[in-house]
Amino acid sequence: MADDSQLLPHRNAIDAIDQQILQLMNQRAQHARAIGELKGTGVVYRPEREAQVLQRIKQINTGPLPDESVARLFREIMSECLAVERPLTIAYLGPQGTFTQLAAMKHFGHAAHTVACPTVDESMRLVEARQADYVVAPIENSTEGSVGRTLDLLVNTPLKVCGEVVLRIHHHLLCQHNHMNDLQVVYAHAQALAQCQRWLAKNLPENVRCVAVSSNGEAARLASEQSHAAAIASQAAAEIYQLHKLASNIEDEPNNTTRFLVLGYQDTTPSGTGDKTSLIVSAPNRAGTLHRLIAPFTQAGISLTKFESRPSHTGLWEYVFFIDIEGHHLDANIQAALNELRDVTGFVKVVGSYPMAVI
Ligand SMILES: C=C(O[C@@H]1C=C(C(=O)O)C=C[C@H]1O)C(=O)O
Repeated sequence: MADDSQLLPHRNAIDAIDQQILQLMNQRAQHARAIGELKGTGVVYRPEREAQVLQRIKQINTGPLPDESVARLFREIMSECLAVERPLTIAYLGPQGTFTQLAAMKHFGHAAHTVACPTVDESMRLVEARQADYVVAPIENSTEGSVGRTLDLLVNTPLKVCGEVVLRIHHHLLCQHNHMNDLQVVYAHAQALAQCQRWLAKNLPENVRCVAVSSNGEAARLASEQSHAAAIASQAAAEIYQLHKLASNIEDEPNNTTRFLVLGYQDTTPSGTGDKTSLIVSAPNRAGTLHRLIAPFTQAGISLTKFESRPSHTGLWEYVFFIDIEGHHLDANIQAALNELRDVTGFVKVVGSYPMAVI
């Protein structure tokens, strides 16, 4: 083992570097404060600029720290700098410990103030009523597909999508005890039950019931109150509700990932780092409709990253289509495609253009 005299020169160097990092971070915060003063009462959070900063950091990084690590560090530095301008309030599906809260922290950093809401509806309403700045809402999971309720809420909300978050989802079986004896019920969000169904079928004793609740955070909260209950939830929930991990990583698909949208009263300008646009389109139920919806994008060489239909809730067997495309709605080719689309369909809503997730 190295003796302390060998470590000392490196530790002295680290102390000197830390002092420089500290000074530089505070200088950075002073610039952010000056920018905040110039913005006045306007919007302080600029997702396109944040995407540019993170993308650039990854590009100029020479290591040995990995690109993902430096991006995470700068994510937190930006979060603190933004809080110097004005701290943000982010509404999310709670209670504490949900994957939606983790997604909010991943996107806005830990200086943002998160507000737990009982439902996704309530979290959107809070922002619509301007009681919070932004909402983070789950939109689709790689194993289980779309979150129908969030899609439905997008149809009528006046909010715009201004960002996306992609989060790797690991589910754990959590309980007050470190064994399954006396286990009667497993609580989880319906999406989590579906993402773990093969594991549950194979490993749960036969008499144990699975009960869907409003969120995984709520499942963990219930398991912390009921001695015969377990929950499927995150590592964060295990820590918050002080539960034992009976089994780790019980999701059926090894790449189980959820995509979340960030919404607020804000249009985002093109980032230059790769943008996406989310659209909602309705069309009459006639032969050739699908073809006519897609043709303007195909002709303009615009790639579709999502195409999903949902009942329109206005007539039986009528649908609305949720379409994500690559590019910004201000791009000339997308404007042309949207104009063409408006000629063939009754309803086209641009729910927002936003930078693709960088971290
Ligand atoms: C400093 C600014 O405000 C915020 C903070 C940023 C940062 O710390 O780099 C970037 C974008 C904004 O969300 C800015 O608009 O440039």
